Amino acid sequence: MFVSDCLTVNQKGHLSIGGCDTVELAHQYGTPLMAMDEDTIRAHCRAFRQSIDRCYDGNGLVLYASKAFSCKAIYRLAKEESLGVDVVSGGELYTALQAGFPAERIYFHGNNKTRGELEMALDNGVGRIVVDNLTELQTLDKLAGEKGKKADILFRIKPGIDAHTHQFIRTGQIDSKFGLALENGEAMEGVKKALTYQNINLCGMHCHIGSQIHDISPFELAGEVMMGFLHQVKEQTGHVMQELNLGGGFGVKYTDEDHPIPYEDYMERVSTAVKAKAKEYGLPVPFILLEPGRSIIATAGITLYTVGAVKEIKDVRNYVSIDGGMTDNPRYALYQSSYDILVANRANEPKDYTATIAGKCCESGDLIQENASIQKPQPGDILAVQATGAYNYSMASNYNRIPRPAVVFVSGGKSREVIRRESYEDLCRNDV
Ligand SMILES: Cc1ncc(COP(=O)(O)O)c(C=O)c1O
Ligand SMILES: N[C@@H](CCCC[NH3+])C(=O)O
Repeated sequence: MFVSDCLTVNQKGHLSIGGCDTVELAHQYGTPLMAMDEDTIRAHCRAFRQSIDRCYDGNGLVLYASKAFSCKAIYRLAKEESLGVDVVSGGELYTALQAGFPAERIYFHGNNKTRGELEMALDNGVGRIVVDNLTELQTLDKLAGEKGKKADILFRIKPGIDAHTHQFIRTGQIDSKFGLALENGEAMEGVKKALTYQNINLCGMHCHIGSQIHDISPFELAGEVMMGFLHQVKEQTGHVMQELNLGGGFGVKYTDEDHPIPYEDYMERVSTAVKAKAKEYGLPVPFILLEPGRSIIATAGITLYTVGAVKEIKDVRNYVSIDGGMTDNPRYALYQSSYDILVANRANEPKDYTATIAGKCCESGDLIQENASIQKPQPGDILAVQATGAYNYSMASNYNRIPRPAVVFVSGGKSREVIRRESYEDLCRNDV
């Protein structure tokens, strides 16, 4: 089973991505290696852009949520595809700006932006700052005043929707750390304050209910609840909000268990609900923003590892150890995530072996998958883990002083490095 059309088996029986033989990629660049199919990423960008244009009559913008995978090359690609971007830290903002991404299409998120980050956003003229809380609002008003600027903001709202996904990636419910709640009046208090602040221009509202969601209903409900809030704001303050950012969170196919929603269906249902509410409340249909991260990039990427020790513990389990692990992919350790895994140099052989894929860290929980079905591996084989484009490299660490892998983009049988492998010197660079 392949999660993406960019994956095939070539005449040598090797897994191929974007027309490149993965075994050759592993030899050329070394392992662990992340390979991402550029054409798939672009196709996802276009699918989102076209459907937002169609469903909202050109009155919307797709922001790539760059927390999923951030580097200069992806910001350049997002720029070429006429997307905006969502950044969530000074580091992501810096990288986007360094890549020449237009500041006015950058939306700056975060539940605890520092003063320095807010200054950076104001100095560079980002499109919108998505304000998370009242402390931030006050700081931003003061900072903008000192700079003689007006900050264009959206408020992050918790719409009170509990999306059915892993508890660590749910964000729309009242006990979430992100945003202002509707239920207890916090959100309305924020709006009223923002409207009195001299240096704040309140442009609209934002919500994001969670990630890896496989059901349209919570998105539809979020659209309706947010339109209801825009209506209340108008009733209570007379202010008509022009923008509504409905976040990201669209689920992707990691394994056969996942049944993602086609973007078109999502867009159709949610836009119908938003437009109906606009009509009911006598409001204009706001400018719509979406923030897909995972759905743009996850299935475009694979990670290649070299198999080391194979440890068969009779009647207990088989361990297949690889030259990476939780340092390049912490998602099993964090969310018990599932992947489809195969031996890339014997991709056409049956998967008749069961193994726990273990990383090389000093950590028993450093696994990529328990009881994975794979081809029987030998030391030196190349193991491929599918759908690792999102929240893998971006969550990578140097635990145990393991260098981060290289990342290559592939397209039409050609590859190019977009992030170099870290060296041991890189690891010591800031040591004093
Ligand atoms: C504010 C915000 N927008 C967008 C995203 C992107 O989510 P996803 O990658 O699930 O599309 C996230 C992450 O969950 C987020 O926190
Ligand atoms: N890091 C998470 C998603 C978090 C989304 C960001 N708010 C994952 O790997 O699934």
